[in-house]
Amino acid sequence: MPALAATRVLLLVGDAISSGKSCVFSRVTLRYRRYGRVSSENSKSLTLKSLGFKSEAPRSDGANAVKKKERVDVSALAPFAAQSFSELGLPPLLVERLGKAGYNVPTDVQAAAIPTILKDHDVVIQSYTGSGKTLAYVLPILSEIGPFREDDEHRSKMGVQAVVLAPSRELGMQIVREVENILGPEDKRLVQQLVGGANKSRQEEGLKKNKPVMVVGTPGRVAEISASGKLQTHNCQYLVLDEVDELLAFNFREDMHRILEHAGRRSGAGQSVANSPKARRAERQTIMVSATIPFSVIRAARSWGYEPLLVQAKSVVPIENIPAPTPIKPSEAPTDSTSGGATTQGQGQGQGQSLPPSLTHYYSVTRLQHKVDVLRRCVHALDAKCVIVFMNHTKQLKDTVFKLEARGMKAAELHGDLSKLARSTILKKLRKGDVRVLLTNELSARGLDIPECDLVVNLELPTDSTHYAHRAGRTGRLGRRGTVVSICEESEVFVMKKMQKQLGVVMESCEFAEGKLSVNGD
Ligand SMILES: Nc1ncnc2c1ncn2[C@@H]1O[C@H](COP(=O)(O)OP(=O)(O)OP(=O)(O)O)[C@@H](O)[C@H]1O
Repeated sequence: MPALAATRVLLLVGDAISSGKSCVFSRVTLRYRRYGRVSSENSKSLTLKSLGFKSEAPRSDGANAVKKKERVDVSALAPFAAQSFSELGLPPLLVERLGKAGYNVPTDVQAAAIPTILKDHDVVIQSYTGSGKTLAYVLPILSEIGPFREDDEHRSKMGVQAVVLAPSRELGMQIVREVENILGPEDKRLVQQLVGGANKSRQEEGLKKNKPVMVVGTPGRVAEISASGKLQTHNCQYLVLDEVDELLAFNFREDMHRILEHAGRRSGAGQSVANSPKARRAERQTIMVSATIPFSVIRAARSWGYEPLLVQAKSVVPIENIPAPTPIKPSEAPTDSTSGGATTQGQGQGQGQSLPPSLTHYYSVTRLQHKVDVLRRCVHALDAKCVIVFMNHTKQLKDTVFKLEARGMKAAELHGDLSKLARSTILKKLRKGDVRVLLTNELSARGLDIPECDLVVNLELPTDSTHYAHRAGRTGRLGRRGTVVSICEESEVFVMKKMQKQLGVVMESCEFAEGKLSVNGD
């Protein structure tokens, strides 16, 4: 669904906000005036060279499809081996706050993304699950619009200056918590959550009373409040699409359209071309983020961004140089159940980049009626303390919770039928260890950060390798070890083999007997 649906949305939304040069100059002029860096160069086209990027020597192994002049060495701007946040150009006050919050060394993707965003580029950030992508965009944004600058230039600015969108309430709230943590108790009112399912009037009151500089929400609620006139996004400098491939799916189409149309469309700016979608897009910096970037996102970035860059853990590449995916041979064509495309296809990169290397993958074959029993044996054999089990159907999910509880295992369910409060209470219990096994569906597959999770189980297989990657990524976060076990029927083994190939990871066949995991030989 995501890749195909996203393509459809792009036709509807992307085309309406298509690329062009006339807007580009107003955008460049505006941004560089803001920083006072460029004067006479404003009228020239912005090039990577003019920003200090250098070309890098080509790789002799030919493994990388991107040619010599197309690769970018950002060592001057993005110290990939940065040992501290202060090396990345963040304000000292923010670095101090990060230290207090326990963040001392940037992750690879942060070291690449922070200086690049600070340089005002539109970016697509792609890096594996649990690699710290949230702070990779939150920190450069806060360093511009937050309370961390020593000059007062920006404090006087009114209104929302950053809109962050996430596809689920849980992910939205998680991002808010992360931003609040950085802002600290005195300034946490500067971020406002606008997620669906929560009290709308209270959110509107918060906007009025607290005058936040950043809002984080789900597309439906953000679009709704924006349409009512209670959220002004015209002055917004940053638009972040977290889990962008999901946000471009068909179900978000209308809300996304509205937000993309309005965010950063300064009133009074570019009147002469006011009806041009290009002019409307010109005023904001667009940041797209996901562990899985299908080519439809690359196309969207080209449409909506100005000279956008693809930022990965150790590379920054101009998006215009990323070739379209090569046609897939019929023998390799994905079936309905494995129509993946988990990272940027066409770059010569495997989809393995969407999964952390610290994960171990297994699958265990059994009959349908024995699946719950195998799940129980699997949890015991691996002595897992915090388990997330994915299923596709809510009814079966509820039955499984009942069966596990009946066998003395503390289990709980999390799905869309529950209220926002019930959902957050369950997640709190899981984090505290009051619940050992969480049975859930796709709702929890994206972005959910529960560092304690040491085992992910697919009790029903995901629909494709992209969904596998996000589900699997709930464990093994930020360098921790994690195990992923898929419990499947004999007739589904070919799906496992296909996903294994598409994701570029080893998935071993195993069994659970006498309290132990044993790997089956070939
Ligand atoms: N520099 C850092 N030092 C220590 N911890 C960090 C650092 N950066 C991020 N973290 C922590 O790492 C965890 C994972 O980060 P985050 O949720 O941003 O990952 P992600 O790449 O967005 O994952 P996903 O693709 O699943 O959404 C979080 O608990 C976050 O607080």
